[in-house]
Amino acid sequence: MSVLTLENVSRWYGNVVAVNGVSMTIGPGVTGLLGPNGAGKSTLIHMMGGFLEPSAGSVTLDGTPIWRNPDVYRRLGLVPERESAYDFLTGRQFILAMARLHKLPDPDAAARRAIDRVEMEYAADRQIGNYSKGMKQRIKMASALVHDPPVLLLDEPFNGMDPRQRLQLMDLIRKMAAEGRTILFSSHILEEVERLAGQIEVIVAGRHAASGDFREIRRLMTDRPHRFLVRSGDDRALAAAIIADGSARGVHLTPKGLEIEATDFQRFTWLLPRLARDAGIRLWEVSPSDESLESVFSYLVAR
Ligand SMILES: Nc1ncnc2c1ncn2[C@@H]1O[C@H](COP(=O)(O)OP(=O)(O)OP(=O)(O)O)[C@@H](O)[C@H]1O
Repeated sequence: MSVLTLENVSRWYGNVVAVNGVSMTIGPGVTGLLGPNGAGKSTLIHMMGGFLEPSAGSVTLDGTPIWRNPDVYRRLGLVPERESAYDFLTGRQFILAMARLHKLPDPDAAARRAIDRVEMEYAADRQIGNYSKGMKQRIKMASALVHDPPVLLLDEPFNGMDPRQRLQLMDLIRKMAAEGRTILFSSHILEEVERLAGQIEVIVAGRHAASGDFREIRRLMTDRPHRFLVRSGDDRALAAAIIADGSARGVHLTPKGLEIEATDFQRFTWLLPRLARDAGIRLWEVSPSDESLESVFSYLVAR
């Protein structure tokens, strides 16, 4: 069993603090590292992959520090976010080169196995530069798998993929997890993480903001106060009805419409049309005014 442990890990670049006092444990199965752009996901993944030294704290695999430890590198595979710089090589040449770098006893057989694993045999002799986004992602995956590591780290693996490629990759990741691997992937899309990850770690502005299964994370994200902008046939009367009902924390009449802060998202969206109907008021528009992922995340960090 392979367990990654981060204890109070920080990483700064000059005076930019990219990761700030993060502690987490990542065990077998699929874990999703969720956070907005710039949250520090790549920095964390690079520290777990042994590519970057933590400025403070410790990152270990089964108790052994990862940084500058080639024995541990053999047990890790990392798929970086950026595209491969080896566009001039064929897929097979690239994977073979990786197998040789790892000094595997039979590089040809290992390369064949890895290419087979990601179902790229049919295109293995074409140049990487001519691959589609999904194919590039799969060949990168093969390069991380060539030494059959028990731990796989994937940085934004679904970026730029079409829905079919996304499903294929999800399938592959699930299969590899079912074999007992410890897999961590980063994403800024909650739905993606929900579909694949048993465990979710949320990172915002370099800090560990939340941890749990998708139900817990979804609940944290929907149980916060929600702001809506509502326009109706009679905003003033609707405001009075909402205040009388007591289902909102704040109601403000503005030139754009009613700004409402609801404490219970589900109850409010159920209740609002009924309140309007009972008061004989026509609803024109109900739009969430703080639904961006950034605001959801900032709510999580502020807790
Ligand atoms: N080499 C570097 N030098 C200086 N600052 C850096 C460097 N790498 C990352 N940063 C900064 O550290 C912070 C975290 O970056 P990081 O790439 O880890 O985030 P991320 O969550 O992976 O975001 P993205 O998905 O956009 O890559 C950002 O503010 C970024 O600008």
